[in-house]
Amino acid sequence: MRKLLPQFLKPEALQRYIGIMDSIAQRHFKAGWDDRDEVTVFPLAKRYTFWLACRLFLSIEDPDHVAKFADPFNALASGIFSIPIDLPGTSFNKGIKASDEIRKELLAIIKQRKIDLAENRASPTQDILSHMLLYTDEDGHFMNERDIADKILGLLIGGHDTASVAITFVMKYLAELPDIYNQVLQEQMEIAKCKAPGERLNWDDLQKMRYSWNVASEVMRLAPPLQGAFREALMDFTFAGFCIPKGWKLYWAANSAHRNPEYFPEPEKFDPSRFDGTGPAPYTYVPFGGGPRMCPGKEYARLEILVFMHNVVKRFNWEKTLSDEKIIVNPIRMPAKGFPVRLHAHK
Ligand code: HEM
Repeated sequence: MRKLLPQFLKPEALQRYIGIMDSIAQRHFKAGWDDRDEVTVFPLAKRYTFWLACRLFLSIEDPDHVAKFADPFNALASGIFSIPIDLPGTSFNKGIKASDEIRKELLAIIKQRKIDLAENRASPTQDILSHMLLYTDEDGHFMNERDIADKILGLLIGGHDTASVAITFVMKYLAELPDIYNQVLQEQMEIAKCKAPGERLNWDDLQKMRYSWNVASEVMRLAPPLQGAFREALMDFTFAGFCIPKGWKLYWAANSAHRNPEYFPEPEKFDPSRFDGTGPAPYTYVPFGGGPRMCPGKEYARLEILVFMHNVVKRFNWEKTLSDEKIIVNPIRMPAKGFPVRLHAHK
């Protein structure tokens, strides 16, 4: 998984998907945002990232087919973060059943795609599934169907709540910081003005979204979607005067790393310019982790967040409807009520 995934998710492989992301974003806004006065951001952001994943990983576009995945998928996501008691009715048990259901569906899709590729009804570059099916290792071996199903499942899980939470917090900070919102709007409108009617975003447009990405990066510094992860000590070592024996499990925490005043002066201040130039020192900024197990979906997430930001600021500004909505961590950090906002469409 570690060796293979970056191949499918590296910038060169993802470039051709930007136009598709933009057209799905437009459909998403038409269906869930346009003509509404109020929306709740988190469930809508989840729907957007899930539509994208279904299309870009598997070429599933039919809303009924997407819904067929979405329900068991939510059960699976809850099952992953639950007490592991496998008895009927527990979240864990429902999660296992849901993963069996999704895997069965994925295997059916994989079999059909193999036939479609052989009969030239599917394209080798249409999505990540086609890439995986045609990939051979250095000995010329193809990946087996079960492996591919598990990899796609891993991608769907890895990208499910994380990017939706990042989008939700981007909207929250933009609602609270009108100056920052205005600068994002200006950058995005300059890109929008250069497009012909109906023309989709492309790779060059995304490269121009420097300020917007600095803003999203600063949002993920202050509100990292994942709090951290575990590592195992491979040898005895000493850290800050503590002896850590080989084999111990350690937890690295993004939240405290991101608030270290040595690397982030005035850590509570929202300052996107921290990401200008080469940005923070290595391993001080870790929303996507670091080292060999770093998130393979980082570039994919960057694209989907920027395409979302472009589409939302181009259409609206917004204000919070709850002034004191609590932030919960369970285990992903998110606004307790999903961040309801009042929308104001641009004239
Ligand atoms: C803002 C969005 C995202 C954030 C903040 C995020 C964050 C992370 C973090 C912190 C890890 C653990 C890294 C480590 O242990 O060093 C991780 C792992 C992972 N992420 Fe992401 N992720 C995001 C989006 C995505 C997306 C969109 C995908 C799929 C396309 C994805 C797929 C994965 C996978 C498969 C792993 C496991 C890698 C492994 O265990 O080796 N992530 N992510």
